[in-house]
Amino acid sequence: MAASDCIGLEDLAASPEITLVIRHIAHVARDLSKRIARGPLEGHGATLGENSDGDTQKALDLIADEAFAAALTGSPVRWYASEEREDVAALNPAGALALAIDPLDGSSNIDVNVSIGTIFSILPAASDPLASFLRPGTDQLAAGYVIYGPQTALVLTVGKGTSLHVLDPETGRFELVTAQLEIPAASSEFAINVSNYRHWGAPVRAYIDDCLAGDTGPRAKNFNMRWIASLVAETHRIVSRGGIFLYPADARPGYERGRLRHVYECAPIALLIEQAGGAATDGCDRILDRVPQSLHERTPFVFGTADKVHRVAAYHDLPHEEVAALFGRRGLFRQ
Ligand SMILES: O=P(O)(O)OC[C@H]1O[C@](O)(COP(=O)(O)O)[C@@H](O)[C@@H]1O
Ligand SMILES: [Mg+2]
Ligand SMILES: [Mg+2]
Repeated sequence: MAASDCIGLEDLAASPEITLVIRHIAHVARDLSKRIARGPLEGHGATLGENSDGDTQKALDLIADEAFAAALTGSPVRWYASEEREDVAALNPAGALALAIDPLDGSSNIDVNVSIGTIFSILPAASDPLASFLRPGTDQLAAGYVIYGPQTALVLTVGKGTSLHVLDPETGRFELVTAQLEIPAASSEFAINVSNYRHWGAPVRAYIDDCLAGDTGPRAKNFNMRWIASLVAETHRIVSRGGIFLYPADARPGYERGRLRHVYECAPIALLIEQAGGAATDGCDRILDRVPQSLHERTPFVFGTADKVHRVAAYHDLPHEEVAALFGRRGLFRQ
């Protein structure tokens, strides 16, 4: 099947160049989902080495990166930036677009048959490769992720809402399921890697303490916790049923700015989340307003239902005595 047939994007109202790039991504994702579904039969879970950021690289990380770069060569993508490559690659000197991609997100989950994904961001190409990516997330022309789970789905925005397309394995086509996703407001779920509790700063500890205190604490209600360690899977849960995700900065060496990468993880997820009615910050400030200084730069990341995300920011503004207070005594958020 040709790339042009694997997803119908006629109603997207995007430029022909952007539509073409999304079709190429969907086409590669469709093939990748088959390889991922074969799991150990493909033998791609093996660890190969480390990428420029010191993260473990699996065979499938590199296969995915090469498949996306190959499919987009000669497309309107001029510059290609990937988690798996230290530098920006030049794909087409005449292209008007720049693509940033995490070809396989959550790849530590490949071996254990848990959902993984692909995250991408489409920007206008500048003449300088780095300048194409080191700009605010509000400059993104489109963003999306593919989740490879029980279903393979593409969640997409071109800045006019966020849509959900599910791959029909029978036909090999992504079909539109929801034209406008709305993050549900009512959810009591939070997602954070609590094993890092002792390394967090006081505001994040205070926020999580108050969630854990449940109906005996200042929030006066019980919460549920999730942690899949796969950003795409966490995002998909939040766009489906609400809640909040936090990967804050912490005191471990190398985690001074959290773990997740701004350009090809946080900026595209932030755009998708805002376009679905949610909010995304670095704990305090809006992610989409940040201008990254380098391609693989990390940022603390908090996103989800807007009022929850704004509440986290409010904990950062609390006076020291309030943040440091035992949860039972913290008065400001008592309901
Ligand atoms: O192992 P930790 O510290 O909980 O981090 C998990 C996070 O790291 C990631 O796996 C990073 O993505 P990659 O797998 O692309 O490096 C996220 O998907 C996930 O949210
Ligand atoms: Mg990732
Ligand atoms: Mg990755």
